[in-house]
Order: sequence, then C-alpha cells, then structure tokens
Amino acid sequence: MSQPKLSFQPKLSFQNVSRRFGEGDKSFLALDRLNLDIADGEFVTVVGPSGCGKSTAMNIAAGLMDVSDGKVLVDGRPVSGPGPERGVIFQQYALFPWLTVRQNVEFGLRIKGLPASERRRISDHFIGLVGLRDFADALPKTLSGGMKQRCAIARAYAVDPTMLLMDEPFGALDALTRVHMQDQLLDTWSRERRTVFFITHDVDEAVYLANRVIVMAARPGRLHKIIPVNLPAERNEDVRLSKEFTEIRNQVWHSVYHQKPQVEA
Ligand SMILES: Nc1ncnc2c1ncn2[C@@H]1O[C@H](COP(=O)(O)OP(=O)(O)OP(=O)(O)O)[C@@H](O)[C@H]1O
Repeated sequence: MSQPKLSFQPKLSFQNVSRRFGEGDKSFLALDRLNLDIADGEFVTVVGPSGCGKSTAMNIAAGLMDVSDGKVLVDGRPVSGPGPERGVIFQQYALFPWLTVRQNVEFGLRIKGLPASERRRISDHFIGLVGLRDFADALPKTLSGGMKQRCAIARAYAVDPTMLLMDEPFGALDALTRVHMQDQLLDTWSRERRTVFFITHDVDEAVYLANRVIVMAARPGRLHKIIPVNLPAERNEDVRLSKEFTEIRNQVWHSVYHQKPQVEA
C-alpha cells in the first residue's frame, strides 16, 4: 500500500524498503516494500501483529540494520548508520546500572565533549521535565520501571535528537503506570516537539498518543493501513473516554486483528 505524496519534505521517509533475512530457499521477507513518509514534529504510532516488521523498520530507521532493498531518508539524506539526530528508546531501559540518573542523562553529553556546567544545565532541564528531580542522584536499581523509562527518555532527549524512535517503551510497565507515562510523554512532547516513531502492541496507547496510527500486516511484513487520529491536540481523560476515541480505537482494532492473510511472494 502506498500513501499520497506529501507536499513538503518528510522528516523520515521509507522508500520501497524491503528487508530479507537468511539466504536462498530459507530466506524470509520481514519487510516488503514499505513506503511511508512522516512529517517533522509528527507523532506516529506503529501497531500490527507479532512479526510484521515493526522493529525491523525502526532498526533500519535508527541505522542499526541495513535494508535489502530501497532506502530510508532523514531530512532528505540517506541513513547509513546511527546518528545523534535519532534518539532510540527500547522496552528494556538500557540504563547504565552503575551511573546515577544524572550521570545516565549526561552520558551522551560527555561523549559530545560538553563542559560540566553545560551538561549540568541540560540534565537539570530534562530530569525536571520527566519529573525525576528528586531522584537525580539515585541509581537505576532503586527506581521503579516507570522511573527508569523516564530516565531513558530524558537521556534520549538530552543529546537533542530531532527524532525519537521508540520500540514498545512502555511494554514492561503495569497498566496504571503506563497511562501516566503516556501523559508524561505527551507533556514532554508538547513542550519539546520532536518527530516520534513509537511502536506499541497496545491499541489504546497507539490511538491516545498519535497523530496517525500506522497499521502493519505480517507474512510478509508490510504497511496495511494508515489511520488518522482526528482527536483534540491536547489529550486527556475526557479524550480517552470519548465516543470519538472509541470509534478510532475500534477502527484500529479491526485493522490489526481482522487482517486477511496474504501469501508471501
Ligand atoms: N536478525 C534476524 N534474523 C532473522 N530473522 C529476523 C531477525 N530480526 C527479525 N527477524 C524476523 O523478521 C520478522 C519481523 O521481526 P520484527 O521483530 O521486525 O517484528 P515485530 O513486528 O517487531 O514483532 P513483535 O511485535 O513480536 O516485536 C520476524 O518473523 C522475525 O522473526
């Protein structure tokens, strides 16, 4: 499936991206000619059955995996590896356990060679933004899952990426913490607007966070449907409980769980 051409340069553009794993008869098409343009400052969520290539697409955009065919462009330039303009956040928090929250957040800034005063200013800002000011000197093992993930978000933000690539970042959290994290992320995003590519298995989460929901299909992994989320820009409980939300949620649910199988080419 293709989408109409945008009249502006997309921030992130997948152009006929395919990825095959393995060789010869045993090879497997994980991603089949993905075409997708994401605008600057857009928040897109990506849903689909297990194995439909969500992580493969994200890893390619992050520069952590090569394409078999096609190309990915960021700001019109081909991706050829990881870059500081793309912050990556995975489900497992990936914090350095021997570093405090502040040291974790400052890690990338240290690598960039920023002086201590500048590192401190930036880490103060983002630690405050994710609500961890009182835990700046805590080690990750003393934090809850939600706090660890907020630390990971602050760390990703600190190096000033223009895009956040998030692979089920809230997947390991309990339902209540997850809802708080969604609001916190939207709050951070509204104040520090970035382009976000967010993978989730949770249909409610996908609708609540997004400007558009990208639904993928499996075998082979491919784009199935793009569902615009025409809800008020400011998301809150009223939006979450609204009839309009339920309608879009049902539409996404149907697209994910009632896909017609396709035989692999
Ligand atoms: N490095 C690899 N080697 C071989 N096969 C792989 C590799 N990475 C992914 N795959 C396969 O490619 C397909 C797509 O995987 P991917 O992880 O992108 O799917 P996904 O949609 O993110 O799945 P999930 O929702 O379960 O995380 C799967 O069938 C997977 O087994």
